[in-house]
Amino acid sequence: MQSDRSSGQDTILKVQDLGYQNDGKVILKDISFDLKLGEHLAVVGSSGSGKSTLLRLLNRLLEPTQGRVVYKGRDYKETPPRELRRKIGLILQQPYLFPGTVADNLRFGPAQRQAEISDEAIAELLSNVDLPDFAGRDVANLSGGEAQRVSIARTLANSPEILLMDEPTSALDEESRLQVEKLLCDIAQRQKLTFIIVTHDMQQAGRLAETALVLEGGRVQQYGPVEEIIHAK
Ligand SMILES: Nc1ncnc2c1ncn2[C@@H]1O[C@H](COP(=O)(O)OP(=O)(O)OP(=O)(O)O)[C@@H](O)[C@H]1O
Repeated sequence: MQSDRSSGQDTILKVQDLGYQNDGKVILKDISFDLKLGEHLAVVGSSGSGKSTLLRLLNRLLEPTQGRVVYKGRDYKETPPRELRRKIGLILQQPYLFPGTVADNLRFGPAQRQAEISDEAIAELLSNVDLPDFAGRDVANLSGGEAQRVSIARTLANSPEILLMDEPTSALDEESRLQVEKLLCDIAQRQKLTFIIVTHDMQQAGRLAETALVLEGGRVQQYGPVEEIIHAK
């Protein structure tokens, strides 16, 4: 995906020497990178290298044991966790939807903060994920690709400033995977969304991101323009 890294965009997220230990085991150590507004960063690395842990630290589902994260110029701990998780939304590999209709799922996030979302806004969110006329559908009857697109729409209903995605297409078949990828590209360009995507697939990283961070054993092994990292592999 094209981006404009040379135009002096603002840094939205600054990750400084971030680390996480659990029960004396070092899971992540000395992770540092800057995320610019509108940037798309892929986090790649072998299984167990710490990719999911990094995403969980970035929206405070886990608390770092080392370093800090600066979100829009302030330590992210100054933002209440629920608000932070709205602004830094997380999409998981397996979409988790609440029982009910697609519209019920989209209304849930805004309702948590006493905000209402209109039928027109729901229709627009669904059209953004290529699911027009799905508002009244029971989520129990959705395909995996449709469910993942609803979960993307649900996250976008919270108007996040950064989207964190943990292998969002790895549970999908090839056709749905490409559909969701295309959708992410379209939304990112249309809404100038900043995102971090964890993926096992270096080719997918090349299609979706401009920068890549390679984790190995909980440490940064490489960090730079995605094409340089693909060629080095
Ligand atoms: N809360 C925890 N307590 C102890 N160990 C953990 C915890 N969370 C993760 N781990 C371990 O930390 C390491 C990194 O896990 P993580 O899930 O972040 O890796 P990953 O790169 O996302 O892996 P995968 O690609 O298989 O999803 C693994 O060895 C995992 O077993």
